Amino acid sequence: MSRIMRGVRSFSTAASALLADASADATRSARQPLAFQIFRDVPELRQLRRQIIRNDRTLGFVPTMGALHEGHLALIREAAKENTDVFVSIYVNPTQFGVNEDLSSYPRTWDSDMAKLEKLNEELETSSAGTGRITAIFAPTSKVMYPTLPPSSEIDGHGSFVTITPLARKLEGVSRPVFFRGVATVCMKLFNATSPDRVYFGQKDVQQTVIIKRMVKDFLMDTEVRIVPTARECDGLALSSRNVYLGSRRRNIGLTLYKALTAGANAYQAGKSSRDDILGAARSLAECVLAEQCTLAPNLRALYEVDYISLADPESLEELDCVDPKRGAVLSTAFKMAPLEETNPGEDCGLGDGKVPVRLIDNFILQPRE
Ligand SMILES: Nc1ncnc2c1ncn2[C@@H]1O[C@H](COP(=O)(O)OP(=O)(O)OP(=O)(O)O)[C@@H](O)[C@H]1O
Ligand SMILES: CC(C)(CO)[C@@H](O)C(=O)[O-]
Ligand code: BAL
Repeated sequence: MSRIMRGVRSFSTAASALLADASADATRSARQPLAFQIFRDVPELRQLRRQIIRNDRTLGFVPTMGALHEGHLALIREAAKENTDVFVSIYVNPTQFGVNEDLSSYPRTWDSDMAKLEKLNEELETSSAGTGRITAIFAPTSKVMYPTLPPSSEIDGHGSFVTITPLARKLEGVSRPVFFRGVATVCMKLFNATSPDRVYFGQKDVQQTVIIKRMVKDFLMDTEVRIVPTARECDGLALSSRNVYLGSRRRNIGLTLYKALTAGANAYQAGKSSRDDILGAARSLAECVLAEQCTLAPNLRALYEVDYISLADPESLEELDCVDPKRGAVLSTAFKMAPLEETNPGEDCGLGDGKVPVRLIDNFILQPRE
């Protein structure tokens, strides 16, 4: 069976063998032909990778946790512009979730993910802008990704881990202490499995981009890190796989995150550079909306906790008292949207009926002035 065929191939024949160990979180169904191959293990994927090198082709790699949306597709489009082949990984990595985090409720939407990727490949096929296409999906099992020990989500758990400190301890790392150890570890493994010429990450997860760039630099890894702008809804809300849990009430109030960042960025655009001015504008907007919500009845309001609003150096993520005009800054924030206290009949409460707390993050880059 040839695994290096680039054309459309039958999902129900060849791929079914590859998917023999499909896990519950990725229930595959025999369906339409796919224009890419699906790999569950590393050796076959490497075989395809070697073929790409032999043919003087280039590889762009897009790591994801599935539940694909336009933000993910934007990364893939960018990868297809710059490479002949694009590999996309879909793996909900357990080691980046702490013991009390949302690993079990993280959305898993294999069939619709495959449909979106097929459709995107059709678009890439006909597009004049891009040269490349998705040629492989890597959807490994945890046994493949963590062959020696079952993965640990404990902060002092055993395992072979990549740690990037102090970056990993800041911002998201305060609330999610094992998060970036898990991200760096799984990305190291994914990069080792795919040997990509270029890797693509979204600006939405800004700290992740800084940590991956640092990892690639410090471990002398032979790949280029590309960052793709944040894809947003029309009103500004950053697309995120977790948004499906919000429902309309929390989604509307969740937009405060974006509005707070906009207020801070406007202060910077107006010529302010100090922490007090920039963060003051962002914080007062977030506080004002929350105060308004608190006056409403429990069946009408959506409450949140602001985990942080940060003004930090773009590379070190050290907090700044004042933006250096030569370096600019990252203005970032995380909100924890609380579960709805009371719901109304017929209300759109999102997946999980409004009971799932949702962590939202977003950021703006304040560009250098000089
Ligand atoms: N709105 C977005 N715009 C651009 N890139 C995005 C966006 N959302 C996610 N990405 C990027 O897609 C890649 C995979 O992210 P992931 O699968 O975790 O999705 P996600 O939407 O970030 O999920 P969640 O926000 O629930 O963690 C990451 O590089 C991430 O930064
Ligand atoms: C990079 C990543 C796929 C690693 O699991 C994840 O952190 C994500 O989806 O942003
Ligand atoms: N998008 C980053 C993955 C996570 O929050 O777990």
